[in-house]
Amino acid sequence: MQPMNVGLLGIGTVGGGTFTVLTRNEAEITRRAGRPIRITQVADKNTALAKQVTGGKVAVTDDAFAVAANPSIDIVVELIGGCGVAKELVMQAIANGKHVVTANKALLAVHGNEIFAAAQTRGVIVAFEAAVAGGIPIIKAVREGLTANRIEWIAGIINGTTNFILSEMRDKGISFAEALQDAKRLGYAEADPTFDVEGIDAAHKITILSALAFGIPMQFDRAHIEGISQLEADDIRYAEQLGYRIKLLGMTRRRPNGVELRVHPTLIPAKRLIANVEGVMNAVLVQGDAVGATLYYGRGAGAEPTASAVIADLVDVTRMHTADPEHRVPHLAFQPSAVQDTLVLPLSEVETSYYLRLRVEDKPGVLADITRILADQTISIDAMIQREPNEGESHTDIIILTHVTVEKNIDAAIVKIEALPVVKKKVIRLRMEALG
Ligand SMILES: NC(=O)c1ccc[n+]([C@@H]2O[C@H](COP(=O)([O-])OP(=O)(O)OC[C@H]3O[C@@H](n4cnc5c(N)ncnc54)[C@H](O)[C@@H]3O)[C@@H](O)[C@H]2O)c1
Ligand SMILES: N[C@@H](CCO)C(=O)O
Ligand code: NA
Repeated sequence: MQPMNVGLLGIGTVGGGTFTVLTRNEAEITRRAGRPIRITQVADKNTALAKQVTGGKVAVTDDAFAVAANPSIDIVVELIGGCGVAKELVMQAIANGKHVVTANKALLAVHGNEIFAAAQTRGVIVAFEAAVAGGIPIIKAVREGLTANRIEWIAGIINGTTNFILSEMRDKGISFAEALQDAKRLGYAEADPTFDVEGIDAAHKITILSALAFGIPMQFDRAHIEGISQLEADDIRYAEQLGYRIKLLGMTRRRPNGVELRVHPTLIPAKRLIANVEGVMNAVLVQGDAVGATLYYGRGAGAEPTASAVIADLVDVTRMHTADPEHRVPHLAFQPSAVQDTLVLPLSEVETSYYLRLRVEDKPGVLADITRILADQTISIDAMIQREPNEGESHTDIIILTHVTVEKNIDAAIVKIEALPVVKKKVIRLRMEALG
């Protein structure tokens, strides 16, 4: 049977894993796909690496554009990363009538609207399971398994590096900087880990999930993004005492007047399954109106787990490429003509509950002043703890958990609280999600 010819662009971590798994499981994959799927050409600027990984069995070039233009290639797999040359290559491959498989969440979150429109016009498939939560088949689940549902919200631990760092901070009581060193030593964090620790990588992924869940365009530029680099070990400890874990959560929620799209450190009740996802593991929780909550757990990164998703896409394309485009699963779960340009709400309109930590002078009347300010903003208190001052200290910490309120009310209350002479530092504010 005629094989499906694949051109691989980039044979680093994920590209190498894809080559290895496709070779190792060739017979099984062929039985599923109906015909062999073969990598027939590899482009990597490091041709020595490409030759070493492929063992001289495949044509190697340093010119990725030559692969995107090669008439014998059916599917181009883009595993270079970033929004530079990768974007040009993907657009070229589409223009040349090739199907594309990519793991590049940055590219899709930022340029996805343009890329999917071009693919639609040209009648080719752009598949991207590996782009969100690596090996977890979350794209498949949201796009196909949950189509009966009106999806209400999606919450995800979708960056392994930061989840590892937070687990280390909690387990060992160490600082962010120390945990980041551990992540680097173990090879989890990138050489420049900014995209991971500042929440940008998670924001790329939740942007993609938001589009799939609600039938809206990619709106990465409107996402609210906060990472974990400012998080203090004290807050992880206080959260623990109150029965919560802090996770870097990607959150998107349908609201009557728009959608929420945000990434930030979040307190989650420790009893929730998702709160117990530790180390580099990922998990995504999807709330549908019919099915209720469904939870997806697994490896969000690494060579073979990510290759698992890349190859699943290769099999899908192999099975579907002869179908008329209108008989295929739509790229973004909704028919392109049904995508609705829905407003991403500004952060001030987000509704959630809050954790506040205040450094205050330890003297009478302080608590009364603070609770009055909260009441004036119609913020209701759910729980509160006050740390015993250490020997000789004149100040202490008060931690307040609120009921659900709107972010602008918290903003106004914090301004007033910080203006009190007894309040010694900026108020620490973290958001909370019940997820139940
Ligand atoms: N590493 C993971 O666990 C993981 C998980 C999910 C998604 N991804 C995504 O997969 C993609 C690849 O990530 P990776 O970790 O494999 O990266 P990597 O850095 O290990 O591999 C990239 C490869 O591309 C090659 N390359 C760079 N520029 C090139 C060019 N102009 N022409 C040809 N080759 C070029 C490099 O030499 C390298 O071998 C990225 O989009 C990343 O976000 C990675
Ligand atoms: N840097 C990402 C890789 C997977 O996208 C992570 O840590 O999850
Ligand atoms: Na995935």
